[in-house]
Amino acid sequence: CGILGLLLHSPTQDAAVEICEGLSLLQHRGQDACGVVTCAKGRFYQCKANGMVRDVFDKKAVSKLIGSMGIGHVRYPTAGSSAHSEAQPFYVNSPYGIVFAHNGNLTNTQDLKRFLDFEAHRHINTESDSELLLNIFANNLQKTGKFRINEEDIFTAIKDLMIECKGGYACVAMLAGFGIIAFRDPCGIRPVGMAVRHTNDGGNDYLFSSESVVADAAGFTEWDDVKAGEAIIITRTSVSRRTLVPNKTFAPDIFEWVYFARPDSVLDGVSVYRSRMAMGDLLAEEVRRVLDMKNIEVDVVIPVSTSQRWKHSAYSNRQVPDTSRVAALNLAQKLNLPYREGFVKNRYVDRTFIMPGQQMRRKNVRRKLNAMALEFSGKSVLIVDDSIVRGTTSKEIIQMAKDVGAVKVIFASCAPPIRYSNVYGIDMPSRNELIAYHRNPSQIAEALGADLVIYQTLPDLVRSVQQFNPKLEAFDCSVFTGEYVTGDIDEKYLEWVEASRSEKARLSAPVTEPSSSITIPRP
Ligand SMILES: O=S(=O)(O)CCN1CCN(CCS(=O)(=O)O)CC1
Repeated sequence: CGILGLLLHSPTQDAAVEICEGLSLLQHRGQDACGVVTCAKGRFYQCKANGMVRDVFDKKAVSKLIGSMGIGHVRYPTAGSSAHSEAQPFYVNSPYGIVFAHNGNLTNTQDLKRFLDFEAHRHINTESDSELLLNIFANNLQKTGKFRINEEDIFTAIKDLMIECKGGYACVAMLAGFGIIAFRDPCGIRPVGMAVRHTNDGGNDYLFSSESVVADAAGFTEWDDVKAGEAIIITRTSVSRRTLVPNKTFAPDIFEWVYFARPDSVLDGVSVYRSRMAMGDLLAEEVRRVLDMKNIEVDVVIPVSTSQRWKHSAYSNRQVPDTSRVAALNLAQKLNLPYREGFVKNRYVDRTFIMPGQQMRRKNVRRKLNAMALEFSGKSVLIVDDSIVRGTTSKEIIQMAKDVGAVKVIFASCAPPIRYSNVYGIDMPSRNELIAYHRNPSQIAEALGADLVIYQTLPDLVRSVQQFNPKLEAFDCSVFTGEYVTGDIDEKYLEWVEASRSEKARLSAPVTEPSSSITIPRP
């Protein structure tokens, strides 16, 4: 998911148009639903629905969203269902009127639900963990019992939330008539940052966003990441920020750089684009090592860009420089091999990877991509993609290459083998649907129909990001290692994740999470 917050200096200016423009630049982070809430004179104005930003927010819808501050969200289906009720931002009237948008996933939702029900008597109406987060925040704010609150009360409420809520979360919130707030989980797993725009009457507009690209496009500067465990409160008259819980391990999710974020964004001081070039450089060394060892020749390097995540984003009118292209070009240059765009993307076909069921996904790949015999026939080709997850798309792509005459197909992945569930907000299938689960690279090659599969090593993947900001000491690499940085994930929880994510479950009602032994620590 993508989150956004905007507070304009001039109270007479409306923020909605810029919030919608910003959301369209975050469209790649969620195409399932989107929503905006603005605030004018203490009242909220809301519009949210399933669909793409450009479809939900037509002129009429935007014109009703008055007010000079607001928040926005684009949603991407994780554990919850994709019904209307899941669209964000969420709203609670008490205390003070709060709206809230969240990117990430909580890993102790069962405990939180029970706490909110039995102790806080707050009814939760959806399966979304974002609604839980909001109600924990509201419940903590309620404890002040004050008629009007200040920054201190908000910091205290968020600090307690960070102790009670486990998992990955980047959030923006807005308090009616007060201001906007952003905060990031104690491990900093999901991204969010802020930027400022100096107005010509000497004031400042402020922006919160999942990615810096929104700031660049809207003329904001001084982009600065919200730190792990930090909260930032912006009102019309003040900006206050504070790290609320001791920095456990700052471990941003490395998948943001592998393919989730936009190449033109900078996350935690690292250009996504530069890191993908480095992934290509480092993967080239691994490819060279393996090809020499197996005495295999390669004639040409060909990238794959299978996803249509970019179709409705600002890139749609030109080729998206997505991971596989950026990395493949560097890899080809490093190996002194020709780089060819042998797969042509049909821009006007629905998104494959969100299609329900494998069959649709399989068939759909061929409608989306076409392999030009010119570049494959009679050749030993090295195909590069950002990662291999289920293997369904990759298998079809390899078959297409063979159908147009490739004599040898080597498949290279910019990411290591994915063997574990992602529990922090990037939607991965359950473990047994991951092609690398219980398989070694040669078994994976066989399953994909490739002559050889070459993976980026984990140290090289980490290096491709860390080299640009040595202050980043750790990343969430749980999908590769099974080590979950929040330290509270056990086998029981992973089984629940599988149950709620397996193909059949995805198409039916959500599954309730097992109650874990953890009880909410009384703050
Ligand atoms: O950045 S983009 O969104 O354009 C590409 C996203 N990327 C494409 C490749 N798939 C794995 C396909 S498969 O190996 O599971 O078949 C992971 C996601």
